[in-house]
Amino acid sequence: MSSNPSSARAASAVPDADRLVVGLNPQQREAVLHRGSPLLIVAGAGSGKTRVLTHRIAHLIATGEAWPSQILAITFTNKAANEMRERVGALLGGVAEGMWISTFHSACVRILRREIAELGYRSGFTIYDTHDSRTLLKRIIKEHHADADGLTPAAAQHRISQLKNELRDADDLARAEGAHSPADAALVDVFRDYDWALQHANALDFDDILVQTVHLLEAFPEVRRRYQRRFRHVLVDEYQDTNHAQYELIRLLATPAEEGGPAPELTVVGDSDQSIYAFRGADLRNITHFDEDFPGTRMILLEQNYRSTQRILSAANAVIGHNFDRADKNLWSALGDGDRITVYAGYSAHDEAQFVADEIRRLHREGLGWSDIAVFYRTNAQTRALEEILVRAGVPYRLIGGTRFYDRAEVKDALAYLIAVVNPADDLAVRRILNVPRRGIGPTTEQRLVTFAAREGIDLPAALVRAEEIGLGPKVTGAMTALGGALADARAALADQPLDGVVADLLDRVGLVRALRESQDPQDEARAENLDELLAQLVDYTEREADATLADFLADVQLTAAADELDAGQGAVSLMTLHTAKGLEYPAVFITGLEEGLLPHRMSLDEVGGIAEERRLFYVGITRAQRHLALSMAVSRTAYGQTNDQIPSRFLDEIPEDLLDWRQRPEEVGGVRALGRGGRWRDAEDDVRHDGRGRRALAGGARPTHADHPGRRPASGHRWANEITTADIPRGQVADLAEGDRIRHGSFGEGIVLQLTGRGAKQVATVRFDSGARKKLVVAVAPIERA
Ligand SMILES: Nc1ncnc2c1ncn2[C@@H]1O[C@H](COP(=O)(O)OP(=O)(O)OP(=O)(O)O)[C@@H](O)[C@H]1O
Ligand SMILES: [Mg+2]
Repeated sequence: MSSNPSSARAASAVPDADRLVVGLNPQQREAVLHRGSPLLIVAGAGSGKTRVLTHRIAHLIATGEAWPSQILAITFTNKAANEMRERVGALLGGVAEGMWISTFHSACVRILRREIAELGYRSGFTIYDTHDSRTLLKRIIKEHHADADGLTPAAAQHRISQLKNELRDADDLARAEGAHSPADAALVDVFRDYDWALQHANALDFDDILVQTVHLLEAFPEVRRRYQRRFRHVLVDEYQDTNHAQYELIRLLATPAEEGGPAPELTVVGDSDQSIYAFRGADLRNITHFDEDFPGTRMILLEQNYRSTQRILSAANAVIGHNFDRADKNLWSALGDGDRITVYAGYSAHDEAQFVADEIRRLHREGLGWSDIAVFYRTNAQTRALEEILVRAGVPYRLIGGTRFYDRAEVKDALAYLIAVVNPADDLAVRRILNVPRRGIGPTTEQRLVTFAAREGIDLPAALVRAEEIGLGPKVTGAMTALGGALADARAALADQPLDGVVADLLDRVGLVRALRESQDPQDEARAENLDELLAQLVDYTEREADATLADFLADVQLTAAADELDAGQGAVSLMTLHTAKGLEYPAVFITGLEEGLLPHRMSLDEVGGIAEERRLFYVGITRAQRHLALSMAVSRTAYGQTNDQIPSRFLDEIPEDLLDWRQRPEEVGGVRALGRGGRWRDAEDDVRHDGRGRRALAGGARPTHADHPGRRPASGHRWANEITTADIPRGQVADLAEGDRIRHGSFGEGIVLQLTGRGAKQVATVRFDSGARKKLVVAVAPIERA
C-alpha cells in the first residue's frame, strides 16, 4: 500500500476513512479496501457497484493514499459523472476538486487538449458531432460518386465508426480480406478522404477522440508514462459496455509501459446482463477476459440488491433468465415483496399514454414527487403521444437526451461562429455561417471563395479578409470582408479580453441575434432566446472554470451535446430511452411500448444475438425501479403514417403471471393475447440460434458472425422470430388442416396449403396464395378459414 502523498496527512486522515465503510456489506467493504492488484467487481443491477466505486474513491482520498488529482474515474454519461463527483464530495465533507470523474470522451479530450500537437493537430481543434460528420461524408461520397456503388452516408458513417472503435483505419480496411465488393472499395476511398478532410479541418469526430488518444499513448511512451505517473487509481463504471478502443485506452494506462514502471491501480465494475451497446462495438469479452488481460485480478461478487422490492427483482431475474448460457446470479432483496407489477394494454398509443398519465397522477397524489417518476421507451418516436397527453394532464416532465439544445439550428449557427474564430481551418463551420444571416453569399460565390483559398493555401476566414482579390461584385465583397474582419477581431480580442464579452460582441456585430429579433416569424423570438441562453451558459462556464478558453467551452458543449442531457431537475417526470436509463434509479418506473417490433425492436430480429441484447435492455429498464413498476403497450400503433396491429412483446410472457397485475389485457381491446408460458416465442431452439453471440462470448470463445450461420434457416417446425407478421394475429383456428387444402386468409386472399410442419401451437403451414405470394403461417393464430 502506498503512503503517498504524505504519510502525516495519511495518519491523521485514517479515522475519518473508517467512516466510509460503515453500512457496507462485507463484499462491498472488501471492494472498497482492496489494494495492490487489479479489481473486478461483477454483480447484478442495484447491488451497489457504483456506490462501491464512489466510496472507494472517497476512501483513497480520505486515507491520503491519493490526491483528488490522482484519481481517474470513468462513467458512462456526464450525468453519472456529475452525480459521482457530488457524492464523493459529500462523503468527504466538501467538494473534492481536481478529480477526473468523467466519461471516456471527456477524459480523452482533456488529454488531447494538452497533447494533441504531438499528433500534428493544432490547438483549438473542433469536435464534429454525428451530424457534422454526416454532412462531411455526404460531400465526400458525392465527390467520389460512391453513391453509385450503393454507399449511403448513413451506412458509411456506421461502418467507419465501427472500424474506428476497433482501432482500424482505411488502410486496414483495404488490406482486409473480403473487402472487394464495389461498395467496400468505395468505402476505403471515402474513409481515407474523410479522415484526411477531418485532419485538414483540424477536427476530430467522436470516435477519433478515443482513437487519437490511444494512438497518442501508444506512439509516445513518454506521454503515456506521464499519465501513468499522474494517476494512481483508474476506476471504470459500466465496464461491460466498453468497446475495443476504450479497452485499449484502459490497458495502456493501467499496465506499465515497461517492467516495473509506474502504473495506476485499476478497478472496474460491471454486469454482463446490462451490456446494451453491442451495436456500438461494446465487447463483453472485456469483462469475461478481464483476469487474463490483467493478471492477478481479485474478483468480487455482490449479490444483495438494495434498490428494488422483491417482486420487481423476481421479474427482472425471470426475464434475464431467458438469455442463454449466462452466469447465473443470485440477486435478492431485503426490501420486502412490494407491489405487483402493473400491466396495461391500451387500444392505441394515446390510450397507453393516458394510462401512464393517470398512473403518474395517482402516484403523485399518494405522495411521490414528480421527479421520483420516470417513463422509458425504446425509440424516441414514442415520445409524441406521451408528451401530448402529459401536457394535457398537467404533468410536468422533461425529456432527457431528446432533442438537444445544442442541436438547434440557431445554436449551431452561433457555435459555428465561435468555431470559426477558434479553429479557422474548420471549413464546415465557416461555410455554415457564410450566409447566416443572409449577406448575399450564394453557392457560386462560396465556391469561388473556396477555390481562392485553396489556390492561395489559406483558410477561409483569411480568404474572406482578402475578398477583394477574388473579383466579385462590390456589395458581396464588402459583406465578405466585414465577416472576415469580425472573425479576425474576435480572435485577436480573445488574447486579452473576457470570453463572454468577446462572444457577445461577435454575435452582435455579425447581426445574428438582430436578424432573429427583427424577423416576422414568431419562432424566431424563441430562437433569439436560445442564443441568450447560450450566452448565459458561457458566462456560467467562465465563472465555473478558471482560465477557461473558448476552445474548452466548445469542447465541453460538444461533449454534453453528444451524450446525455442535463438533469430533469426538481419537480418533473423524466422521459428517456431505455439506453439512457442505464445506471439510474427511480421510485416509480414506467416502461412503455412492450410490443413485438418495438421491444424487442424490429432491427434486432435479424441480428445474431439481437434478441438477447433487447432482453438485456428490458432488464436494465426493470431494474431501475425501486418500488413501482408499470409495463404498457398499445394493440395498435401508428408509425410513418401507417396504423399497425401490434403483438404483445415476448418479454411480457417471460414474467411469471403471479407477479403481474393486469389492468387491461390486450384481448379486452381487440388485440392479441399475451401468449403466456408455452406460447410460440418460447422456443429454446430459437434462443440458442438467436443468441449465439452472447453465449459464445460468455463461454470465452470468439464471437460468431453472420458468416458463421450460412443460410441460417430454422429447422422444420420452427420459425425465426422475425417471421412473425401481423398476419399472425389470431382470428380463428382451422382444425385438422391438411396439405392440399384450400384456405382463405384475412389479408392475402385464397390459397393452397403446400406443406405442414410441426404440431399444435407450433404447426406451420406453407401456403401458396392465388396472388402468387408464398407465406408461412402459424396455423393456430393465422386469420384463416377453409375456402
Ligand atoms: N450497503 C448498502 N446499504 C444501503 N444502500 C445501499 C448499499 N449498497 C447500495 N445501496 C443503494 O442501492 C442502490 C443501488 O446501488 P448502485 O446504484 O450503486 O447499484 P449498481 O450496482 O451500480 O446498479 P446498476 O447495475 O443499476 O448500475 C443505491 O440507491 C445505493 O445507494
Ligand atoms: Mg451503477
